[in-house]
Amino acid sequence: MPFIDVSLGTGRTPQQIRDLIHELTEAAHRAVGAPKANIRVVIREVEPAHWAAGDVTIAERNSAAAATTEHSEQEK
Ligand SMILES: O=C(O)/C=C/C=C(\O)C(=O)O
Repeated sequence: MPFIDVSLGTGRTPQQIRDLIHELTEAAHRAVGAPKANIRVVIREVEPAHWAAGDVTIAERNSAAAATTEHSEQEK
């Protein structure tokens, strides 16, 4: 019984989450031939402030990227 557990940052639409579940189910079915009814998918949405890499949260990384983009736009 394939069990697919995905964590991703919040902010996706319900349709994007639904599409992700569908695509993951299809991919597992194609790749390993498991019956679709046996393929479990769990999507966990994590607040960007609650997820970090190298002591930098996703929220901080996103803010820094936005500031860089804003700065670049102002220089044009
Ligand atoms: O870099 C990470 O560890 C996680 C990144 C998560 C995203 O980019 C996302 O949910 O879009």
